[in-house]
Amino acid sequence: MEQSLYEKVGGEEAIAKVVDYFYHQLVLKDDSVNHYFEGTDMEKQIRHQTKFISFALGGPHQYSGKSMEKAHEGMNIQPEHFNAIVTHLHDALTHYGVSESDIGQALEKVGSLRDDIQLH
Ligand code: HEM
Repeated sequence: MEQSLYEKVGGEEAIAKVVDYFYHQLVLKDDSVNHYFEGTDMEKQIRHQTKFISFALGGPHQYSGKSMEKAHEGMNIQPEHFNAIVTHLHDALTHYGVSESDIGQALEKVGSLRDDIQLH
């Protein structure tokens, strides 16, 4: 059987590192999107995002946070913010040595959630 992306990337432990780097080194340093996270508990955010992305990549379903729609309700997220976040995720995966074709597959899955987040 073919390995899931989740397994290929190295499971939840590896994904937790990617997500930590994604927020601390990329998202929170990007002035075009960091204001969205001013009131956010980042420890909780990283925990939830790790579970969520693990599931999106074919790992076990342990995510029990809010739906994408509810989590981003009323935030007035524009397409350029969504694109910035996806680019940061791409760069975080590159940083940890994930191949460009695996990244392409992962981002396709994450990108398919675009319509669940109300963009303005
Ligand atoms: C790539 C698509 C995205 C995915 C998969 C995603 C996923 C998530 C998840 C799983 C949560 C946690 C919900 C919870 O704690 O129950 C969350 C919360 C949040 N997301 Fe996203 N998100 C995405 C795009 C964005 C974008 C584009 C922005 C804004 C630039 C954003 C801003 C936020 C903020 C500020 C919170 C935290 C809200 C709070 O403080 O409780 N997200 N997101």
